[in-house]
Amino acid sequence: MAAAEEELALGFQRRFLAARPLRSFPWPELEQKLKTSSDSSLLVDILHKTILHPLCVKYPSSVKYRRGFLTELIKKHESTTAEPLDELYDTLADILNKEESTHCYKNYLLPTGESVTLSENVAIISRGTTGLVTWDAALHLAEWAIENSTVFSNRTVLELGSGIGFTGIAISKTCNPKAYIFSDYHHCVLKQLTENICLNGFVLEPETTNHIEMQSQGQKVEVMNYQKPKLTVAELDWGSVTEKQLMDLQPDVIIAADVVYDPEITLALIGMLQKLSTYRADGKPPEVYIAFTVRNPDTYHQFKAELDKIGIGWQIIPAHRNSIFLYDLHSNVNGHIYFSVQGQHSSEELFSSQCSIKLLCINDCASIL
Ligand SMILES: C[S@@+](CC[C@H](N)C(=O)[O-])C[C@H]1O[C@@H](n2cnc3c(N)ncnc32)[C@H](O)[C@@H]1O
Repeated sequence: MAAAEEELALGFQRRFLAARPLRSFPWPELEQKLKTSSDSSLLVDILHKTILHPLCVKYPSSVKYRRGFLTELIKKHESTTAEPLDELYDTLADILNKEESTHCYKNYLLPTGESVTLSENVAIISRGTTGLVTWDAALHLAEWAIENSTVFSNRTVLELGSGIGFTGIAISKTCNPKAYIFSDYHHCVLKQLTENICLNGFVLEPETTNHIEMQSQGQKVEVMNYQKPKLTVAELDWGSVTEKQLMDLQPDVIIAADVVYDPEITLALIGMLQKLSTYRADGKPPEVYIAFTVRNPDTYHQFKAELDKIGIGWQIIPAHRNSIFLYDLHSNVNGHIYFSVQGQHSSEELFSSQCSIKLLCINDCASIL
């Protein structure tokens, strides 16, 4: 197969395994190639790199997604003069026999050749939480982390509002952190998060960890401590975090994705960042990186205003390439933003060290600022 066709098939593979929206696939390029080719080898190759790929066979995307993709592929085939391709119809028949489920898998390919496999909910909001799916900001943040891995290398990273774990698992597999603390406050999310961490080869071995800590307001479960990075899952509610929990954390770097979407939540998050800076044993504030999608400019402006009010500065960090996880830059109202907060307060004891805040804009955020 020609290199261009191989590249096109790999483009389908990367998007399909991660269940990216079907409209984001390079369909026009495929149509073009099919017009000029006399056989169906490209379509067969795409079928084997997607629905019949061993990762998808073991960890399948939703029935609806596979059916939609295959229907589109068959349409493309039928628009050519090539002989009918039994394998396409057999695969469709097989999928039509499958039952829909509330859960599906997504397989995100990493540049290292590894993958992150997640069990996700098919609905974007379920069980009263937004935390059971992976949001585009999580993909943004992971991609930025992979391109800036020195920020995480050999450091203790705390993730706030981890959801089901994509960013942290990707960072743990690619950026060599010393320790990674996933956290969230929703019980269903914490359960799914723990399962996903284990699904990705991080083994839950309570008997070897001798560190399962229960607290009245929070629960911290050590997932593994026999290999690097040391991964933990912490139950952490920004609104009711205890002094003891904060003292235990001591992160060098704090990250969060898609946690700025509701003014009330935002205030709790800022309070948490303030406290985390205060509780550093060495007095040095942690670096903070937050990725988010600006859905409502008012929420975004309010977030910055609240930061300004308490003396946490902020700064935009330039956009990075979007070539690994291929998130959709145009699916949301205004785009995606990353920013980094290194907190301090100019006069109070809260933040006695240097203040420097950075915002990382992925999309056209100049218009929002
Ligand atoms: C939109 S989801 C983002 C999940 C994940 N970071 C991602 O981008 O895919 C927001 C997450 O923040 C968590 N969250 C919201 N409020 C929280 C709070 N007060 N304390 C801890 N976590 C919170 C939710 O449980 C949810 O998992």
